[in-house]
Amino acid sequence: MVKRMLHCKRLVVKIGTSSLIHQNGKVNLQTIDRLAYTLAALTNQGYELVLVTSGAIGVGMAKLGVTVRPAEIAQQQALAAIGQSELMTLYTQRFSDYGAKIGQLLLTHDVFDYPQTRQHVLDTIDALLKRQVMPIINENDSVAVDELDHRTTFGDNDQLSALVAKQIGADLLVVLSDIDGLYDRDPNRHANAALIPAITHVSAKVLAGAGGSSTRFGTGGMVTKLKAAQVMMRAGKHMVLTSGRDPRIILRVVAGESVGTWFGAELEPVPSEIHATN
Ligand SMILES: Nc1ncnc2c1ncn2[C@@H]1O[C@H](COP(=O)(O)OP(=O)(O)O)[C@@H](O)[C@H]1O
Ligand SMILES: N[C@@H](CCC(=O)OP(=O)(O)O)C(=O)O
Repeated sequence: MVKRMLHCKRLVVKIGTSSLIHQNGKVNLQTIDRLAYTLAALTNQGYELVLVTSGAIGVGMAKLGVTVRPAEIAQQQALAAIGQSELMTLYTQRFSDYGAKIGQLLLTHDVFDYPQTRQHVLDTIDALLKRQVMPIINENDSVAVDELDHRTTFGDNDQLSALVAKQIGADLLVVLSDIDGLYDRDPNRHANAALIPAITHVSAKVLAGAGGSSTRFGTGGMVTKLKAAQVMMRAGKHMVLTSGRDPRIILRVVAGESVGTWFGAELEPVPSEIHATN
């Protein structure tokens, strides 16, 4: 089944830690390179892109050779502080290889709770996009932990990406994960799980089939991805959940191909010239 985006101009792409870090704990340079290539190519085609990236803690662990994620919050925050700058260095190198410019925003939840700070962030994102600079966003892990009431944390980048996408009026959120879509039950635990190619409503049955993360690096699992999808669908927008193994798959998503799981109302095909690719 082929679906096509109508007037798809603004896109948010979210990539999870498990797509950025190999099973052996090393940074997946090929994925970062292909992500930079893809987003730079789409920027040149006129799309406005925002990248929400996880990976600060994972890259920090890789940098220090830490193999087990520490339980202590201060240790995780320290790893995030190390990994975030390393991650941005990698992105800066790869994006500049493709002639693309990037800027970093580290956010906490309370930024969106207050109209004034929310407006400042939205104005910053707008100003970056007007200059054809791609905002790269992560949670500000080194300050965002509030152990008492979690008021300042997003908890995960799936929901952060949906919130950002909604606030900036993005037409589409593409979530790149270690799994190629939503299944009727966790495919890492059930061999006969079946991929759901499209979904217009997150039913109780779908929610019941969604589990947590089964990887060493992922945090949200499918539950937070479904919450993100609900945010987009309630705003009348769309989300695609697909594999981050090769981020060039985003080119197929924006070309209207049916990959992964499409969340949102089904759309009529539109003339191909709107989606010209090169
Ligand atoms: N119904 C489901 N369909 C697909 N994946 C599921 C489902 N329920 C749980 N999962 C788990 O969610 C994982 C993806 O989430 P996560 O590990 O947090 O990845 P990421 O780091 O990309 O955010 C999958 O690897 C899978 O084990
Ligand atoms: N902000 C954290 C990642 C949080 C998160 O949601 O991770 P993931 O489930 O891999 O998308 C970091 O950069 O390590």
